[in-house]
Amino acid sequence: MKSFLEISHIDMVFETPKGPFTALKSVDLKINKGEFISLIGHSGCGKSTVLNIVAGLLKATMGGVIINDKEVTTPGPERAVVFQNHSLLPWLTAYQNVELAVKQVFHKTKSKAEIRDWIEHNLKLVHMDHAMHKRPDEISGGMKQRVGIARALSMQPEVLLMDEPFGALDALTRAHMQDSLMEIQDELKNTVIMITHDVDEAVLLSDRIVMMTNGPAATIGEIQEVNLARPRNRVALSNDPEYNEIRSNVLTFLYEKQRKIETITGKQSTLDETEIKEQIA
Ligand SMILES: Nc1ncnc2c1ncn2[C@@H]1O[C@H](COP(=O)(O)OP(=O)(O)OP(=O)(O)O)[C@@H](O)[C@H]1O
Repeated sequence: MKSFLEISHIDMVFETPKGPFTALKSVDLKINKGEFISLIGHSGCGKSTVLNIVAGLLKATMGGVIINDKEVTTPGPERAVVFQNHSLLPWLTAYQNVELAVKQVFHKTKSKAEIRDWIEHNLKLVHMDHAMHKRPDEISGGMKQRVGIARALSMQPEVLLMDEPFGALDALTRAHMQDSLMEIQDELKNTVIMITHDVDEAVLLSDRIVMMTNGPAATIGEIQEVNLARPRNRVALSNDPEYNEIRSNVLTFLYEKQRKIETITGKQSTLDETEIKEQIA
C-alpha cells in the first residue's frame, strides 16, 4: 500500500567553516494518514533537521519528502509547525493570532461569519475560548502554547509538525496539554510528527516511536510500535505491563544502545548508571 507521507533516502550535509558536516544519512520513513509519530533521540542527533525538511524549511542534500504524491519543495499551509516556544505576535490577541492564519488559508472560501466561527471553534478545541481576547503577555506559557496549537489546527493542515511543543512547560501543564492533544487527535485524526525528549510523552501519545541514532550521520535506529488501546489514561497506563515494556525498550535504546550519558533534556545527566538501569528495569 502506498503511504501518505514518505521520507525517502534523506541525507543532510551542512557546510560549516570546518568543512561539510553530515547530520543525516539515509533517513527513510513511511507514515500513514492519521498516524501519530514521535521522533526521539539524543540532543543534536538531527530530529529538528528531519522535521524542518518535512516542513519545507530546509532542503535535503539527497532524497526528499513526498506527501500525497507531491514532493515537498517549500513550506505550505498543509504542513503546520508548532515550535517549543510559542511564536505568537505579541501585539495581537489570541483570537487575532489565529485569525491571521485562518485568513491566509480560507479568505477565498469562507465568509466573514464562517471565519469567526472557525476561529472560535479552534480556540474552543484547546480550551482557550474564555481568554481569546487576551494578548500573549496576559496569558500563561501553557495558554500561549495552546493558542499556537489552535493556530496550527485552524489551518486544517494535513500534517501537524511539532518540535518539542511542551518542552518549556511545567509538568502539570504538560500533562494537561498532552491530554488535550490526545482528545484533539481523536477528533481530527491529523497526521502528526512530534519531536520529544520525554519517553513517557512519546509512549502516551504515539502510534509509533521513531528512535534516532546519535550523529554525525544520524539515521533511524529502531521503530517501536505502540499498540496500546485508545483513549489512553496516564494513571491506568502506569501499571500496564505493555506500557512499561514499551517504555523500557525506548529507554534501553537511548541509554544502552545509543550510549551517551546525557539526560534526554540535553543537559548533563543527573542520573548515575545504576539509576538509569533502575529506570529501564
Ligand atoms: N545550519 C546548520 N549548520 C551546521 N550544522 C547544523 C545546522 N543545523 C543543524 N546542524 C547540526 O546538525 C546536527 C543535528 O541538529 P538538530 O538541530 O537537527 O538536532 P536535534 O536532534 O533536533 O537536537 P536537539 O534535541 O538538541 O534540539 C547537530 O550536530 C547540529 O549542530
